Amino acid sequence: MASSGETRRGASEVLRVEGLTVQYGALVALRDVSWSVHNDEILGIIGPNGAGKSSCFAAVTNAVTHRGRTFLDKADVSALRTFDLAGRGLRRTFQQNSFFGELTVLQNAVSAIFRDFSTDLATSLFAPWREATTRRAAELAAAQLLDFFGIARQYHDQLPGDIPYGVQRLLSVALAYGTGAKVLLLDEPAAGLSGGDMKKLADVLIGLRKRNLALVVIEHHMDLIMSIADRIVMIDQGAMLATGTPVDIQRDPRVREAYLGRDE
Ligand SMILES: Nc1ncnc2c1ncn2[C@@H]1O[C@H](COP(=O)(O)OP(=O)(O)OP(=O)(O)O)[C@@H](O)[C@H]1O
Repeated sequence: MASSGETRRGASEVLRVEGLTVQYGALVALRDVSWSVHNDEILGIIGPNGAGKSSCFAAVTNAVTHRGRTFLDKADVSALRTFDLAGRGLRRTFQQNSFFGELTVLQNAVSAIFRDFSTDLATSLFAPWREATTRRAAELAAAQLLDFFGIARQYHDQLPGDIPYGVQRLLSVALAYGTGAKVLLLDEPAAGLSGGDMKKLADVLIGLRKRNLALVVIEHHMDLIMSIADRIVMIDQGAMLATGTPVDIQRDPRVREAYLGRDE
């Protein structure tokens, strides 16, 4: 793990966004926001409700009309579709859990793996014998994926709606990760979690960072984000208000003011 502010050997910039601006009709939800994230790094994005954090992810993944540019591994990917960005390893989760409710946890993980190897799947449709082999390999890989995310075997054959909420949150991150990602954008992964579940999530995110991933995490749980993030970007009313290490951010009077309300 790279500690805050430390110069990290071998780290390279994976994702950079420049001047992201999102407008919904007359409302400017995000204004000229720029940041970057390296591999082996967790960047936290914080800000009050309605600050523009989710709009920032929507712009990065080209899921909303916006201005500004996105660079993935130094290549300008601003014009790529969301699906193609995911194919290049830029993936996101949403505030709400998203899985196939009628498939088991393991089947959901298999789907994520097939999604990532969609070309192989298309080929396999024309060769049933190969399909069986591919499916067995995918089931094995899916079980390993779930293991890595700490999702116990007892849950693999259950429907996602029947497993504990904390495990559902981990499943959402696991499915976004699939066969691997370069950058994961996580929108409030700890929403609704507390205590032990939050600790498990923190351990998973730290484990992903150790796998050389770049993580960008929107989070309202300050204890969590301040303890795992290497750097923080604070957004308020659509604009970047402050950026720095968790220690810098916690000391910044503008951040306190934005959260606690402005004194009249
Ligand atoms: N599709 C949309 N159409 C119109 N306005 C929107 C849309 N999505 C978001 N907004 C508005 O844009 C602003 C920023 O919203 P956004 O969801 O990006 O904020 P946020 O920081 O993620 O908030 P929260 O922490 O509550 O999730 C808010 O005023 C919101 O009401």
